[in-house]
Amino acid sequence: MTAPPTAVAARATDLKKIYGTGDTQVHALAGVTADFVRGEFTAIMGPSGSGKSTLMHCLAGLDTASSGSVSIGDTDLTNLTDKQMTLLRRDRIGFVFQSFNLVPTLTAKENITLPLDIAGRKADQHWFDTVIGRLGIADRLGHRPSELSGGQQQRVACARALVGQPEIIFGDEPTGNLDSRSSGEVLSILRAAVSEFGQTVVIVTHDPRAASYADRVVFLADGQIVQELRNPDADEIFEYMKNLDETPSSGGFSQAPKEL
Ligand SMILES: Nc1ncnc2c1ncn2[C@@H]1O[C@H](COP(=O)(O)OP(=O)(O)OP(=O)(O)O)[C@@H](O)[C@H]1O
Repeated sequence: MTAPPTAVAARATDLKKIYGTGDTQVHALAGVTADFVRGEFTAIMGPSGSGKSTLMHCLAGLDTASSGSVSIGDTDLTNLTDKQMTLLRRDRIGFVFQSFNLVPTLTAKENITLPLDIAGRKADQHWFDTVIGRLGIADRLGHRPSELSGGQQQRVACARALVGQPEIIFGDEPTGNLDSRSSGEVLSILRAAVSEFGQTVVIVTHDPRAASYADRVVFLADGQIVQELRNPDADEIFEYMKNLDETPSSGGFSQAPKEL
């Protein structure tokens, strides 16, 4: 059953994505329908090659599907021009990537406010201070990315995503390059953004522990949603992944880090 439109931050409807033609054709998404409700933290999991990144990229307007539709809030992305898509990504979506994607020549503070600066918007100072305080990076704002640890860089990337108060934040393996302590910090921040500030977060992850921070875990196999779990613990997620991995048609569960 689908939720009423106002409650939905992002929606995929019968989304299909086909790469290549003829014998080399790959059905990366084979008809995915899913709602991502406002104020919820969702993790997308599945074996390597199951379509997780493709789904997220289509949802976030970074890629277009072969058929089906995606909407962010009430906006259907299907017929947007490139320019409208760019503005939508800039103004309504926050991104946290595995590789941090910070601009090396800018300070942490400049990186955090960059999307707002480009949009000609000013950061709400109270909200900026709240985010920075919560992330514990107040004393790092003048540093460049090369002067920060991986965990600190990812916290800066989280701050960049949060400061503009986007409708939805997408994370593609946001903890894929972090040690377990920094992973825990970043996941706690995303969790708090949802629980305390009503944010909507969707991440792709291979890590059952990371997925256990989510309210809902959606499992993909062969380009289709095969299961959803609510508030699962890491053991339950691990067990389910193991079963999926042992399904002959799946491509195998890879722990390899994935670059965007
Ligand atoms: N640009 C592309 N051209 C051709 N095939 C592609 C392309 N991108 C992805 N695919 C294929 O589509 C399928 C889904 O890929 P996708 O990257 O979405 O999977 P994933 O679940 O994110 O995998 P991983 O966990 O390894 O990152 C795979 O079979 C992949 O080889």
